[in-house]
Amino acid sequence: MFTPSFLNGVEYLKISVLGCGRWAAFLAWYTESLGNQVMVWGRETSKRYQRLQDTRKNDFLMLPKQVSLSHSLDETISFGEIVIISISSQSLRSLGKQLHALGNIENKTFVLCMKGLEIGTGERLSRILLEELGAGIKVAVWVGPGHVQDFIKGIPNCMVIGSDDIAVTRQIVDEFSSNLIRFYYGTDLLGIEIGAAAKNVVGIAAGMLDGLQYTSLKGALMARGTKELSNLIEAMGGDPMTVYGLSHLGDYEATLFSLHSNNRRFGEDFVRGEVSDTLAEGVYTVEALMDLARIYKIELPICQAVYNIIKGSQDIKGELLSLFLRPVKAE
Ligand SMILES: NC(=O)C1=CN([C@@H]2O[C@H](COP(=O)(O)OP(=O)(O)OC[C@H]3O[C@@H](n4cnc5c(N)ncnc54)[C@H](OP(=O)(O)O)[C@@H]3O)[C@@H](O)[C@H]2O)C=CC1
Ligand SMILES: O=C(CO)COP(=O)(O)O
Repeated sequence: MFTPSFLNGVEYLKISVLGCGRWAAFLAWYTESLGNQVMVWGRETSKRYQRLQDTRKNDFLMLPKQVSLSHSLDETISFGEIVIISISSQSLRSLGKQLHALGNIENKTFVLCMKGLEIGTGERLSRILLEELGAGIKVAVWVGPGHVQDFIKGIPNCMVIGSDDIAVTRQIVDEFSSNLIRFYYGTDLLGIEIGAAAKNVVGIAAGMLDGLQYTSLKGALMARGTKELSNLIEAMGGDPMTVYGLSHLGDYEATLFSLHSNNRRFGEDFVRGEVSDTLAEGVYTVEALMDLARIYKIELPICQAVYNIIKGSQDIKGELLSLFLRPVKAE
């Protein structure tokens, strides 16, 4: 396995990783390989946690023995000065409530490594954490393209860190930059979070095109997907150009084309009548995007088509093709 090396030479840190799935385990592996002390939390009943504890392995990597594992949230939250969270997005609010009840969250920096929006509110993940933990906490998001399968082979990528506080953004970028991951400073947190979540919905659409053998329409999907999300971000008060950066367009290869993408695979399996059993965040995000479309009175045709199909439209091909055969209009 490749060993990344640290770029900046700042002091080593204690890091808590909340979550023990595909991405959380990678984040533990990665941050430990930069020389930090890392503790991973998983629920005691979690099969993923039990496997890591028994074998230190998952389907993708082996955790070094220096990474400690705990099923005590209290112990893990007390451990780190930086708290990385990577769980399924719809569960963030309940985890936030647990953390608030435990206390001991002052002076910590929270880094959300997840891509989603809350069903029912359309709320962004950083705002959910602030709502649950209090406005005084420091919170950043770490998103952009990257699959564990590529990283552990030493294939580098570029990612983005965003926060409402540039000092926090800079701190995280400095701590985690390496020859494996080059980070960019994100300045539009709203645009980054909406874009990162919504790329999974476009990924599902891409998988559906693959499943129908309409892969050549992915170019049009990319052009129209970015435009539709750019309109939404602008309506919400963000920068319409942010979707063209790493959080959204920059993640299209990893999601619309990569065989490693859970969201792309979900779409492909869905149109073939098969069920994929891995977490495809876009399935939930698309519902939240429908909430945002209503609130901001904006059309999201691609997201709407994915929503209709997942909710049982009988005309899958018609829903998708109608996106690209709409009346002629200026691009
Ligand atoms: N490039 C990037 O930035 C990438 C980002 N991601 C993002 O990371 C996030 C996690 O994805 P991934 O690791 O693939 O998903 P997995 O399904 O592999 O892991 C999800 C984890 O969430 C945990 N979880 C679910 N509900 C709760 C809860 N109520 N309380 C505590 N833990 C909970 C699960 O715990 P349990 O084991 O107990 O079920 C599991 O460990 C997603 O938002 C995804 O979009 C993923 C890959 C790459
Ligand atoms: O975010 C990711 C790649 O950047 C992971 O995408 P999937 O969840 O679709 O596998």
